[in-house]
Amino acid sequence: MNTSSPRIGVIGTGAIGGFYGLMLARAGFEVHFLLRSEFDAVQLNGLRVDSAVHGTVQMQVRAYADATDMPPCDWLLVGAKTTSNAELAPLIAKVAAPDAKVLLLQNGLGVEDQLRPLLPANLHLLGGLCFICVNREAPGVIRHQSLGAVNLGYHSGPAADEDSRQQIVEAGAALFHAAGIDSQAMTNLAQARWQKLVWNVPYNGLSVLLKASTTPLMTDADSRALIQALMAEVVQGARACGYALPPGYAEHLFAVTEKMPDYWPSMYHDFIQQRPLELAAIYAEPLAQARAAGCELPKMQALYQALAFIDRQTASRGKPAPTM
Ligand SMILES: NC(=O)C1=CN([C@@H]2O[C@H](COP(=O)(O)OP(=O)(O)OC[C@H]3O[C@@H](n4cnc5c(N)ncnc54)[C@H](OP(=O)(O)O)[C@@H]3O)[C@@H](O)[C@H]2O)C=CC1
Ligand SMILES: CC(C)(CO)C(=O)C(=O)O
Repeated sequence: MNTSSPRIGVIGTGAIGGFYGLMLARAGFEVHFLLRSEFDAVQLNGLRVDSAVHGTVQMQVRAYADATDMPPCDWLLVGAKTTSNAELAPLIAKVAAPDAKVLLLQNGLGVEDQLRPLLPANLHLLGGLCFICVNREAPGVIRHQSLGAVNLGYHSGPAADEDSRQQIVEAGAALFHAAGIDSQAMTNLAQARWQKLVWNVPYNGLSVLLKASTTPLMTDADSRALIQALMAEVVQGARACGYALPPGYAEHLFAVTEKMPDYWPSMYHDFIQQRPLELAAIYAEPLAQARAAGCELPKMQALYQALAFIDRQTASRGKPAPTM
């Protein structure tokens, strides 16, 4: 591996992959972007981020429609939705340099556990929790509304001991720092993933179910109460699984959301675009882990069941009607 200037690959160049990849490219890193539906537009016009924090950033980038054309990369940032991980595993393995670090920039729980058996054992697997509001506005154009931090933790791989794991996580955080992005090296990835769920469980699901962005959700007394109750359940689930979240964490996220610009969570964009919802990672897995620890989370379970119905309706619309 090239330690002085690692080569970075972005697998899934959507809102998250496009934003962080472009910021790293702007900082001078060699970044290679794997695209699918937006390849032609990005090949022609490059990537653009319209950011309320960094202004407009536009650059021609190294774009690929086929992973086999990409050079071996030392760091692979996976910016696809968790629902695509299994299909992406062979592509990740192809693009990875020996000893590469694969970083899942995704929400949810259990995503590394699901991908690990599909990756070669020589690859390091890390998780990244992104505290950011970004969405795709047009092909190759990303809107960045606020925040930006990405917190990293080690999941599994050839690192022999805790010190070498932490060194890898700190090297990852240093890449983001060099690109002007706030980033912390976390010692406990599972705990960090539970913490992030305190936001995603209420807002992602309710945005789809109630067809409401954060401002109306934070204005109405009933939706506020529901958000607080769901947040409390996630904290309870985390505790049952052995992760005591910092005191006042849910209240802190609630207060942060009050100050955020009006925001449609990424699950709402998936719903509108008729894409699969990230229900396994954001709802099913935490519910299953909490239940295995003897903890039922009834409001979250009801939200999950309603979303699962919506997700199945969307999937069946994409299929030919059954013959009588
Ligand atoms: N958006 C946000 O503000 C935040 C998102 N997150 C999390 O980050 C993750 C990514 O979300 P987000 O960036 O919003 O998602 P997007 O839908 O914007 O991006 C996903 C990208 O992955 C690409 N992709 C999927 N499958 C493949 C494939 N087989 N080959 C090539 N490209 C592929 C998609 O291509 P195509 O265009 O063809 O579909 C798309 O460009 C999710 O887990 C989300 O929950 C976390 C914090 C904030
Ligand atoms: C909580 C938020 C909006 C920003 O931290 C986010 O990261 C998400 O949409 O998943």
